[in-house]
Amino acid sequence: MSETHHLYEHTSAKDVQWESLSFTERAVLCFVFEGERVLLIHKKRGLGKGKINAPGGRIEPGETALEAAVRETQEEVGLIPIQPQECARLHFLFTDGYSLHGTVFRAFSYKGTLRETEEATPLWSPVSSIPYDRMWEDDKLWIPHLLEGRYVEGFFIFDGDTMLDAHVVTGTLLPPPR
Ligand SMILES: COc1nc(N)nc2c1ncn2[C@H]1C[C@H](O)[C@@H](COP(=O)(O)OP(=O)(O)OP(=O)(O)O)O1
Repeated sequence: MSETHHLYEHTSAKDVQWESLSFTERAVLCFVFEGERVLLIHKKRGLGKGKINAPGGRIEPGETALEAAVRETQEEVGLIPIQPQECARLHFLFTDGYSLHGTVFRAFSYKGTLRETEEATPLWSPVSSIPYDRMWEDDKLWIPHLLEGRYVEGFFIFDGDTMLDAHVVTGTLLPPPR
């Protein structure tokens, strides 16, 4: 175990200077809704392998977060979300010093055909029974706000898969889908 392994173990999420953090990676998540269902994936590789999450992944150089959300959703499950709308920002700090900034989008229509890929197995989950027990620990703290249509910001400290502390701030109601 490295000397820095427990760097942030006793730090509160409220005490981190998030605005001055130079994030190791920037990533996106995209929640596609169809009626009372939301599209999730069983992630087969990468960070969070084995967990249920929304489609998403790292932003590539020269790409906007919106472009990444559309590309990652198409690459992972074959669907192209139409007019995704930003609905959350997530900030993760891991005790080994790794940090991740996430921009979250929602979309209410899509093109394309759903398919399984090497990265993910897609599943439609009823909005009323999202499988939080199979997801990252932070998800149950902010996804309910997203489902209510509120912009949300989350600040989380993790040690591996274990969430040590969290701070969630809700914002304004987002305009309803057109
Ligand atoms: C720590 O808590 C997390 N919670 C949630 N909800 N989502 C998370 C968390 N940590 C990471 N993520 C998400 C953010 C990104 O969408 C992915 C990262 O995936 P990965 O590093 O595998 O990125 P890809 O671009 O998909 O990588 P490859 O295509 O090279 O496999 O996880």
